[in-house]
Amino acid sequence: MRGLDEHRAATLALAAPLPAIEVPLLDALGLVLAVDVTTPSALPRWDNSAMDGYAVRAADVATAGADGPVALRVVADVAAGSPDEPVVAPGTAVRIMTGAPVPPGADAVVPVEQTTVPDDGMRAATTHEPAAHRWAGPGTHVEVRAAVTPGAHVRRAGEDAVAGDTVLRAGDVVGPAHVAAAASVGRASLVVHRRPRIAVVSTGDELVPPGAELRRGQIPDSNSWLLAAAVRDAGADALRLGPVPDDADALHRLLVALDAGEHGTVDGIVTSGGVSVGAFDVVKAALADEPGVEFVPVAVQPGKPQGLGRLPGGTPIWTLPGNPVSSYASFEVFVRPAIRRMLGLAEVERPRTLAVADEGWRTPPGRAQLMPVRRMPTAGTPTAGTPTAGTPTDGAPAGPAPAAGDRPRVSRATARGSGSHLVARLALAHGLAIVPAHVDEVHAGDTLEVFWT
Ligand SMILES: Nc1nc2c(c(=O)[nH]1)N[C@H]1C(S)=C(S)[C@@H](COP(=O)(O)OP(=O)(O)OC[C@H]3O[C@@H](n4cnc5c(N)ncnc54)[C@H](O)[C@@H]3O)O[C@H]1N2
Ligand code: MOO
Repeated sequence: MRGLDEHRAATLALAAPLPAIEVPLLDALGLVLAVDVTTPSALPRWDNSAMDGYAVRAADVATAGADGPVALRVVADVAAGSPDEPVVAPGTAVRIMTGAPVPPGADAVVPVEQTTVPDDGMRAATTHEPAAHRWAGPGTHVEVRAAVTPGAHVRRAGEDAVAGDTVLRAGDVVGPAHVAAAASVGRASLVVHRRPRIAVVSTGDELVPPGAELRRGQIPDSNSWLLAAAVRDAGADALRLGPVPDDADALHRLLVALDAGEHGTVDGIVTSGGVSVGAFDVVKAALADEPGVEFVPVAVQPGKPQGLGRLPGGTPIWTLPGNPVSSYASFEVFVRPAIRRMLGLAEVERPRTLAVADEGWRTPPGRAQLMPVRRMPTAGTPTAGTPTAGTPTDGAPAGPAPAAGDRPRVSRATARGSGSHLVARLALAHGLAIVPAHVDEVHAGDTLEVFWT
């Protein structure tokens, strides 16, 4: 049997970052930047006001105080968006709004709350509470009731970035803040790795769509939904097909058509079912003569029977076992990282941490175990610093080690553990614990490596 890590490496080797394309800003959300974004100009572009108030010469109001206002003649207005450049000469002020360019001559802004207009000055002098929001318009006088230092309430040009600065880096995932940064440097589009489109094909004569009436022997197809959801959750688009009956020729025709682009762009195919040793194992039969596809047992539970490779047109294919928990766990460890690589991500693994087992269980000898686990609500107890139920199963970096006392406690998500048919309760799991192949039993209090889903 092939080891878990060896098979993970083989599946990852099928994937490479997809080509870069230019897309409108919002379409880039969740995708990975393929090139850096630089700003062609300074941000802010010019000195501008951080407050609604008056642009002044700080020296003019150096003596201003609550009880000793300095009167300035208001000569103009500058609202945000105004191209005007009225000069602030000594003894004058310009009414200015937040974001408007600071006019020539001014070197500070006095917020409106620190001013009065002459006819309410008396009230302010008595109460020390200037009447906020009373404005002195052009042609009238404003009384400044606080001194300001040069630069006060002025947002300097280039404070955020100077021309040529890199504001977004290749490899970053585009989120709302990236969209904002791109827009603010004048970009209406971004160059990102194309989003993968993954076909999901479930197989089995027993399968009917969810909600359809069931006769004895039939069950709802849950895997095509599970896998399509997992594909989307990984960041790709899903083309959900199936359930396809146990007809190897028909399935082969469908896979060939997908590989040939007859269903649109398909960057990978995931199938479920029909890969074990059964008399009707349709996926194995359909791909038996494909030289680029191999079927291998992997030393992992659930998820032992696996197939992978490339179809003649180059499309990667992962054939996952049909038991739902096996499909789920196999997707997590074998397919998701490959999709994440296609997206252009450098870090393709789920976050992992150490956790403390709240209970013990036996594990299959000679096979790694992927145990659906649930985080317990209680605080943890101190533990040692390395997994006591084995070591990490591959080179993926563990998350930052939390203080031992903070380590989460986990129990099996269902009392029946990692049984590969236990789909109804799978949603109780918060993650998968990876118990290494050499461990035959987990004891309560052991530390385990868990990746959180
Ligand atoms: N003699 C042996 N039998 C089995 C072995 C073995 O080594 N020797 N391995 C077992 C293991 S482990 C697994 S995992 C399964 C994998 O079998 P297949 O991939 O061929 O899957 P199927 O036989 O098609 O289905 C298995 C199980 O899952 C249900 N299923 C399938 N597809 C769906 C779906 N889309 N939605 C919901 N449920 C689905 C199916 O009805 C079966 O119950 O083989 C073991 N047997
Ligand atoms: O490998 Mo199977 O997936 O144990 O149920």
